Amino acid sequence: MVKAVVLGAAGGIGQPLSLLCKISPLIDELALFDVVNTPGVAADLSHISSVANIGGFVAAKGDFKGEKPETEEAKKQALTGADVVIIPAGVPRKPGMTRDDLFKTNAGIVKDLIVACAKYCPKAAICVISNPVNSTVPIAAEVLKEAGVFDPKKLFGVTTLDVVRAQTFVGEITGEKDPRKLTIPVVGGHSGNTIVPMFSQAKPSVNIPADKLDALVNRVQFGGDEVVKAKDGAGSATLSMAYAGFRFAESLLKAAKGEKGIVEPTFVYLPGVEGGDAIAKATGCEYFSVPVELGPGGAEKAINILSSANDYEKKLLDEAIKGLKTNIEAGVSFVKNPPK
Ligand SMILES: NC(=O)C1=CN([C@@H]2O[C@H](COP(=O)(O)OP(=O)(O)OC[C@H]3O[C@@H](n4cnc5c(N)ncnc54)[C@H](O)[C@@H]3O)[C@@H](O)[C@H]2O)C=CC1
Ligand SMILES: O=C([O-])CC(=O)C(=O)O
Repeated sequence: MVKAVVLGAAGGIGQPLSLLCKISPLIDELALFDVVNTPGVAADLSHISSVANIGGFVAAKGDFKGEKPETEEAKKQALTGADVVIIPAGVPRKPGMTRDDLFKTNAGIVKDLIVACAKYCPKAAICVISNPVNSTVPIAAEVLKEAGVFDPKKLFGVTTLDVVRAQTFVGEITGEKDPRKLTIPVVGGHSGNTIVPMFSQAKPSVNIPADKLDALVNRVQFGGDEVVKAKDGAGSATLSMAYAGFRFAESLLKAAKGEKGIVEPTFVYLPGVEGGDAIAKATGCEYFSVPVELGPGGAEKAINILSSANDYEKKLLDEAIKGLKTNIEAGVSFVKNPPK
């Protein structure tokens, strides 16, 4: 029996992500939680003739702080018994905003939801999609540490959309008809120049013409802005993110079932993952997205490809590290020294 939970399930990402979970043969039970509209989303999905049973759990409308008893009960019902929790709860960007501008609202939302995860499903794998990922993952880790249930092998910042974009955009340049065949590691964090695509480590190797490299790197780093601009006030990437979030969750579930050789870049707490210490020392960052070998216990091994960076990528990494340190510190201190 595998139970998956989507927190923020009625949103732009949450709905298509829940659809993908509902039709996945890897998921037997699916719980949807949001502060609005989950009964409708759940009723709709429940008519699909697939394996997963479905339950919708809604908190009282407008109760964003989770203070009402019925909110707590809904979280409890949704999360109890969860194997994997996927979190796209929180506000998205509008044109002109950075992901860091979302911190003010989303930091508290993620903190509250992780408090509930610590209470009701302390052993679940937790996948954080809510932005700014560079800060919300440290927030989640600190909350889990405070609750005494932090397992760094089970906490993941979802950076898969950066990998998906890198595959797609490289495919457009090289003419690869099935970009999924390209393995392109994207490391660092998940915003602007903290995102570092490492084309030198692509498998099979790819040949990016020198005059196209800067623009390609920039497009991977700022792909999110492209969507925010095109949606013109109606939010940010939702459908491609649902695809990417499901792809990551599916990799976790396959690895949990014993499938070998599954590697996905993801933003993890390095000191808690085998092989991570060396990367933390080299970067000075405790959190970093690197290719991680997944297994039954979650993140089995962090793979250090940073030492293979070429000179161009080393410069990108230096920039990324500067931004990441500030973002990580903001997340840690949000929990350690909560705003009054
Ligand atoms: N990691 C990544 O690569 C990406 C992350 N994102 C982020 O994902 C988040 C969600 O984006 P969208 O789905 O487009 O936003 P949305 O506004 O369409 O949906 C968010 C959902 O979260 C719910 N929500 C708010 N507070 C909640 C709480 N305390 N508990 C449960 N649910 C709550 C809302 O009711 C809403 O249904 C944003 O922060 C966005 O920046 C978006 C794209 C890519
Ligand atoms: O750009 C945004 O705000 C949403 C996001 O994280 C992405 O699309 O990569």
